[in-house]
Amino acid sequence: MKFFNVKTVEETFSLIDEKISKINGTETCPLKEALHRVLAEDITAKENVPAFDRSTVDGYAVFARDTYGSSESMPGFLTAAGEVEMGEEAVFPLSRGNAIYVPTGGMLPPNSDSVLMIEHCEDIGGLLNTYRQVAPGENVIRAGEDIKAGETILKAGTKLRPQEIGALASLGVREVPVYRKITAAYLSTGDEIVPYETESLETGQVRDINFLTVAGLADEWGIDVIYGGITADEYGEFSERARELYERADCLILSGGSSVGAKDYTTEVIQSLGEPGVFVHGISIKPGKPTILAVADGKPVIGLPGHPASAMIIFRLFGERILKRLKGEDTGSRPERIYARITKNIASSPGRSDYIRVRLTETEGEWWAEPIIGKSGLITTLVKSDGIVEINSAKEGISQGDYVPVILST
Ligand SMILES: Nc1nc2c(c(=O)[nH]1)N[C@H]1C(S)=C(S)[C@@H](COP(=O)(O)OP(=O)(O)OC[C@H]3O[C@@H](n4cnc5c(N)ncnc54)[C@H](O)[C@@H]3O)O[C@H]1N2
Ligand code: MOO
Repeated sequence: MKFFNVKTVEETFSLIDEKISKINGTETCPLKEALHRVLAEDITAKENVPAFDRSTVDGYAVFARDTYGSSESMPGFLTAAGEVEMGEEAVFPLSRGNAIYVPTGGMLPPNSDSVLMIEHCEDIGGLLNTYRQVAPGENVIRAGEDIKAGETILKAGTKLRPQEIGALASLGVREVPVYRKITAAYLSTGDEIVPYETESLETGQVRDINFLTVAGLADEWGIDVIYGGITADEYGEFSERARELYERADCLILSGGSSVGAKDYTTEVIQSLGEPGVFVHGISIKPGKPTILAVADGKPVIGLPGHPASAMIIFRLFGERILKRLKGEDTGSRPERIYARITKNIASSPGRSDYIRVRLTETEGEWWAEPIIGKSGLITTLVKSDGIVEINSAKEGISQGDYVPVILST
């Protein structure tokens, strides 16, 4: 009899970390095309950002101690001694008792240590009445306060989000060293599966959902997907198509045929692709127990369970980790999650990790997670949900009102 030798979710993650290493190959990419790419080298700042002391407000550059004691009822007095033009160097140093107008973002005159907002003073014919006191450094960004010259601002393995791209732009970096882009090939299996464009179905046929859900997730992770079509449950055709796709891509994703039925050839096909082959077949998880993970001659192969909700949840949990490692991305952080309170008691078996689809609602400032009950063959259970709640294997379930981690759908 066939059976699964199941691994826990935690064991599966450790096996992925042990077996999957980053692809070879780096390239230089123009900064404006580098979104979601992974840095292949540390980036060290060659200059300070900002390059000069700047005002964060529209106001008057002052010596802070010249404003001490100023208030609405007891204004102080300074001499308005000119202004700094935006984008120009502030050449004239500030003298005691004087104030120089500086626009937001403008350069601070030498000697000045703070800026008094225009709302808090009044220029009456060159005499500046000050209605507030400021502290040294108030309303000022110092040269190098954002980034210091010589500092390593980003480490190899960092995925470039818009904010990292912005920091690199501030330094004038025009191109970045990144790992080359990876390509995954995808193949659906099943005699009943037909292209999603099929207009009218014959009895027993099912449109291919998993290709588009998998390709959609991969796209969000910055990975190109080659669509390999659909193969029948026939070993010869299946293994030939799988090998051809495996050779064209950095990673192969198969959907369906992962279980232990008579026509489930996925394991055999994967084993034929290369050594060492399958390292996980069966995870103590619901949904997605029959998942297959393998490495064939250095390339990862992912065998997703056919049920559409299982395929998506498994790909989100383990596929993302595999592809990120392959991309050279640092996988130290876990998927983005928030805490919410569960609206119902949910039982689960200890030793198995359960992932419950939930819809999030906000009531009186708190997030509540309402389970969307339905079989893993139903794609709309994911359409109705905002995320999945993880009940880890140590738990026997969760009780109404418990705070639970929700992995958000992206
Ligand atoms: N005796 C057992 N049977 C099953 C077990 C088990 O442990 N013992 N596990 C069940 C679980 S859990 C799942 S999940 C499924 C996984 O099955 P397979 O990976 O072998 O997938 P298929 O049998 O090919 O398909 C399952 C189901 O999903 C539909 N499907 C498949 N591919 C697609 C696609 N690309 N788009 C849309 N729908 C798809 C397919 O038509 C089937 O209905 O095994 C259970 N069985
Ligand atoms: O993954 Mo299976 O979906 O638990 O039915």
